[in-house]
Amino acid sequence: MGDKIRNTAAGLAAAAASDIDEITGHRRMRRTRAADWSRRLTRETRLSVDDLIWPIFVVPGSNVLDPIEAMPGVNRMSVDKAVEAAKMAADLGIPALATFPNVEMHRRDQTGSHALEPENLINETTRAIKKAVPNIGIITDVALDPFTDHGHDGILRDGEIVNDETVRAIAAAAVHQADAGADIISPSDMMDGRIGAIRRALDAAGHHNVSIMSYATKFASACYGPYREAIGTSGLLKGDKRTYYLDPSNANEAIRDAGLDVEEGADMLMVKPGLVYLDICRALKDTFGLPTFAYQVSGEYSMIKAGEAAGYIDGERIMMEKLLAFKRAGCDGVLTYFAPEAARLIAKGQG
Ligand SMILES: NCC(=O)CCC(=O)O
Repeated sequence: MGDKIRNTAAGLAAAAASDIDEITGHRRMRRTRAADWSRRLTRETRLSVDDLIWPIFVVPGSNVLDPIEAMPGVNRMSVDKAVEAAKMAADLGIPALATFPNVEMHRRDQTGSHALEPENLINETTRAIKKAVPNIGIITDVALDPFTDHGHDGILRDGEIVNDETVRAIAAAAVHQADAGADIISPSDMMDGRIGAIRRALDAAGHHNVSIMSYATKFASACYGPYREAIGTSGLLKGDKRTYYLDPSNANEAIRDAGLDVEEGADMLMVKPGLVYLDICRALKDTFGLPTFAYQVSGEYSMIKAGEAAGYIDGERIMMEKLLAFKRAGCDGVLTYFAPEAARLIAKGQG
């Protein structure tokens, strides 16, 4: 009787297996997923510390670590603290920092003129970090928004952000940034023709080896709110940036715009924000083949931190999964406020 049941059960199991084999044709996707060793062996995409760029915020003063309320765990730092942060980042193996200044309100004006001062905060930061930590890459943002009293990325005249005058200003600011030691100039303003103008200005000043990472496709996104608190522009901005940032609906236009940057001499491209625009990451990589980066922006950071603080999500796992998604979408690296956290996890083998 027992044998009979066993035979019947074995027979049913064999019949079921052969049914499934008939359906799958013996192709079993789960074989390689079955064990940790084979999952590791067949992994297609990996996140490494070499993929991380850490954006940091600098303020005037010394010994300042000023928490940014909307970005838990992120501080505005005075230059001395930024130097300490750069040392820590270098020790973690992070290849590069991207620096963003929050200057005093009395230095902001209609044209962002303080951006053109050789001794301004962003250039002071570059000089100090390059002196103390020469082997970390410095990427400087060359938009005017931290320096304008209206929070726009360009010069405002009669209600319009004027393109060509802005381009001339940021090309001049880029030369000062390169003079201070910036390795990569990263224009985030989305004015037309800025990449070519910056390239010509850098070359004329002898900075042939300074690269340009274009914020090639920067979308008019709702994800920048916490950043505006971080650099002190949220209370200043009148209107919005839709006359110069890309419309979130437009992928073809984004690719055409990035193509102009490539023609004008961009060395690297960036997509911003990141996660909502993974299709653009893939398209830029496949179309141009340049080193391509995603900026996981402040809102993307803060949403993970808020979800974690509320107990709704596992923040660490989501952070790593999202960073990996940029790599899978074709990016060579990610600008992320999580860089130190992610680097520590990767070092522990949890990446
Ligand atoms: N030009 C740099 C940014 O606009 C960053 C935006 C963000 O992190 O939200």
